[in-house]
Amino acid sequence: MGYTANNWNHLFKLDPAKEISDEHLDRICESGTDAVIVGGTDEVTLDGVLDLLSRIRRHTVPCILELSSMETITPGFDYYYIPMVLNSMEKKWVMDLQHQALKEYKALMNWDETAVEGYCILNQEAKAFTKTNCTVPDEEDVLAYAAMAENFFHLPVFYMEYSGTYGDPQLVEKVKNELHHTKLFYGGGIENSFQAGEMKKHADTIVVGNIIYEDIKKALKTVKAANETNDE
Ligand SMILES: CC(C)=CCC/C(C)=C/CC/C(C)=C/CC/C(C)=C/CC/C(C)=C/CC/C(C)=C/CC/C(C)=C/COP(=O)(O)OP(=O)(O)O
Ligand SMILES: O=P(O)(O)OC[C@@H](O)CO
Ligand SMILES: [Mg+2]
Repeated sequence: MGYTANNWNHLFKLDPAKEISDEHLDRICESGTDAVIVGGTDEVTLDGVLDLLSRIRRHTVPCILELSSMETITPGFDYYYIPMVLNSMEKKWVMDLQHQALKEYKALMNWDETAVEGYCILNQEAKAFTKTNCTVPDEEDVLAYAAMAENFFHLPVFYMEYSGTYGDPQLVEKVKNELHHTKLFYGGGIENSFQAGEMKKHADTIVVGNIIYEDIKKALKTVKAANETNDE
């Protein structure tokens, strides 16, 4: 596994389709977060991605591009995250787009800076759930997807994605107990220190997105909470 940055507690995810002021961006980059992800589901353009990249590059924080389309593949990031949506009903979102992209970019890729994420999308209201034609997984399904991510595909990351809503900490704990090598990412609806700590108790890494655009002060507090909470 070439994925070197695997001891991260906290990540911020910035959406290139949303506006953020320089002041807020600076505070995110200097917050003590382990890295900043650039990624989103809808209306993500190359211009939007490059704008964020150049602004984040004024800081030393590592910068990751999470790919959601062929159009936004671009050099210059420290790491690349490539989603596979395990609970999609269409093979396109599990491996066909990735296969297509590899035909074009394989020769340019550095696997040491690339991590494939096995996504399980649990919020049926999330844009990514609809876009990738997911089914709602029950507990048994989620645990089986986690086992599949680790033992079939040997993925570096299993991502419990509740984008836009706060998830179920007990399920996160159960999934964590299923994983021994694959890192568990939790993302969705984290809005305060308590929630950051509650999810970080079980997940290896928490990802904080939307609250950045709603309440920057609350967003910034999640960093300390994530770093003060030890895995159980
Ligand atoms: C020199 C050079 C060009 C270097 C780069 C080489 C490189 C790294 C090449 C990449 C090769 C490769 C295999 C690329 C894959 C490309 C691809 C199209 C993959 C498909 C990914 C996929 C399945 C996307 C589906 C949607 C999804 C899961 C998105 C993840 C992000 C997400 C869920 C964001 C949350 O959404 P948000 O918009 O915030 O939601 P809300 O608005 O509701 O909050
Ligand atoms: O935007 P929120 O709901 O914080 O979710 C974070 C991240 O998991 C989105 O991909
Ligand atoms: Mg979002």
